[in-house]
Amino acid sequence: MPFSPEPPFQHGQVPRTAVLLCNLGTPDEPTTKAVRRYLAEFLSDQRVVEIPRLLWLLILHGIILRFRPAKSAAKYASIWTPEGSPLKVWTEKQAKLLQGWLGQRNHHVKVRWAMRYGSTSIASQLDALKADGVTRVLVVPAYPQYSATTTASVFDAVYQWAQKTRALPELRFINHYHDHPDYISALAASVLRHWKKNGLPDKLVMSFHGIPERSLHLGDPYHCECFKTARLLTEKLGLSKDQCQVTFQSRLGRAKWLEPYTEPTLIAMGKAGVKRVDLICPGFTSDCLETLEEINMEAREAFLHAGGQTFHYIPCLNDDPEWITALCNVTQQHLLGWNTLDTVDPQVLAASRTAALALGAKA
Ligand SMILES: C=CC1=C(C)c2cc3[nH]c(cc4nc(cc5[nH]c(cc1n2)c(C)c5CCC(=O)O)C(CCC(=O)O)=C4C)c(C)c3C=C
Ligand SMILES: [Fe+2]
Ligand SMILES: [Fe+2]
Repeated sequence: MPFSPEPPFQHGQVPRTAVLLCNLGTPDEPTTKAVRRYLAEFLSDQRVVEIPRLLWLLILHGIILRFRPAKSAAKYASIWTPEGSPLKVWTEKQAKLLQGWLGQRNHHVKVRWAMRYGSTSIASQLDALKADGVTRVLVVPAYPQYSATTTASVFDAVYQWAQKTRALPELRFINHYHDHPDYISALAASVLRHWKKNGLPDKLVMSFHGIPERSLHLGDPYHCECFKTARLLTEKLGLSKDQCQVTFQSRLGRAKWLEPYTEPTLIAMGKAGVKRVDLICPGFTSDCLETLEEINMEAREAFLHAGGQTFHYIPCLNDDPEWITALCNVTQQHLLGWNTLDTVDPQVLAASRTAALALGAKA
């Protein structure tokens, strides 16, 4: 498909509609200090850790933020790229591609990306969009499966910004797209590409980020959505039940999280004589610490050490064209009813901004 990074806005017009692609966030640098700052913000979010506040603050500041930042920083250093953290690099690239794809379909929208924790924050991007004359914002979480720990937390950040803002844009939110046919097709295409090159494995493991099991009992739909994604993907690939397995990774703390856990499952497979495992992380749309280090380094090592012979990690969707098409279709569905041809002349925008400032408005 012919591709231009910027949409064909006519006569330098500025679009009134924006799409904000929101991901989790990542440290600015792979250093102890930067990781501590990031973890302090992330793990203070009550959507993420739901244990009584005072007790948690004692554990967080007394134990976790003392020891974890140095350990995590070393892991981040092992996956860092010259352009920065992979999560940020991929999210930025996806936003750029989505802008071009939507532009090809004649949607004059501005696509920006933001991070829930760390930089670039959701509030700062919303401020920047408003300053650019945007009056409608579609919030697109980078998470296909809804969880209160991630998706709802992104929405919280938007609401917190909105509470402090006088002239609000129209706002829309995408909850999830775990069963969207184009997302499933993009996953299937990436698996098939891998199998075409490398042949078939004994098992396909689909590893999702875990959450505390308690969240499931309290009504978080995440667990069900992960299983639905996995079922649709295996159906699309034509796999039988014994050819695949769902697992949950990245457990933190002592509480019970969603099971089965990824690494113990891989060890059991290695011990049981499973020779080759291919592992995909369908819930992560960008490669990041949890896929590149925890899976492709640690989990690989554990499987091979337990007697497994071959471990293939299938990369995240990242900038796969099938995935950008899926993102474009999901986004387009939610833009319906908004006039995405609506633009404003930059000179008119600048004049009205000057007039508002002269009347005492905040910049
Ligand atoms: C403590 C609780 C955590 C919950 C609940 C949780 C849910 C959750 N996370 C993701 C996606 C990502 N998590 C990432 C890193 C990460 N996650 C936690 C903790 C919880 N996550 C921590 C402490 C960390 C930081 C790394 C570390 O110190 O181990 C990442 C990668 C970030 C990066 O910079 O690369 C992603 C992505 C989902 C989807 C999810 C619930 C569904
Ligand atoms: Fe996480
Ligand atoms: Fe991890």
